[in-house]
Amino acid sequence: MSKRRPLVAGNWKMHGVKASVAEFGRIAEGYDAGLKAKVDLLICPPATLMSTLAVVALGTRIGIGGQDCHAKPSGAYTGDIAAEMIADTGATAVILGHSERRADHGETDAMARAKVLAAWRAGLVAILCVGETHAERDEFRALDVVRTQLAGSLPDGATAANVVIAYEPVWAIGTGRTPTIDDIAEMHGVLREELIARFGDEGAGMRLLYGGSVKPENAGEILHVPNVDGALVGGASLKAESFIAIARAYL
Ligand SMILES: O=C[C@H](O)COP(=O)(O)O
Repeated sequence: MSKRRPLVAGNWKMHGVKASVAEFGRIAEGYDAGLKAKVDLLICPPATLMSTLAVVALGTRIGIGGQDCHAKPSGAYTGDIAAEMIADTGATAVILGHSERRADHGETDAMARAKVLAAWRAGLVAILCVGETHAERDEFRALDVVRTQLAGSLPDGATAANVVIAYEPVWAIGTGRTPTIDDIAEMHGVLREELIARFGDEGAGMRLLYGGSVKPENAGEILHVPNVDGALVGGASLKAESFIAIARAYL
């Protein structure tokens, strides 16, 4: 039995307005005692909803997280949000290095690394994303690309408590396509080896999430792959019914 407690995290991306608080309420309703005994839940709403949901989430045992942060604690950075501000809302985690940030905002491994340090400075758990493009997989470079991303974006000082790694193949995000179970097992096995080589027992205890078109229909299979300790869910986290159905794969 793994001592790693599973985590199912929902990334709402740029979806959600005040009315979405009701959907969060339905997620909380679905998080029954049986699920609470087996799996952690986290919702990462848009920044505009973080404070509200952090209050609504009190007593539900559902964590709230951000989707990105700036590396600096404050300053003249219009439109950006500091890790300290995320922590100030009551959130406890932040997604960093997501492929949409890397592709749309030119984020490099070095930038993701600086943001992970910022998250730790603010006392947040960093959910660090890595993953290859389709071209990189076709060229049989997926393992190397992901190893390089991990090495470049995960700082020394990572522990089982302050970091979660999310493997998200870019080509599987929002496409309905997923890698084979063997490919997921291989990648998560490689990530685990890298983490143990670098961090020893802490690396053995770090949670490794799979992300990319996770749905109720495939969760049962994916979430039971060795070294898959949960999921980072995009589209299917927007509806309580599908998000809870994914988490129920652990029952
Ligand atoms: O952060 C979440 C991922 O990008 C997965 O998104 P998706 O479940 O819509 O494919």
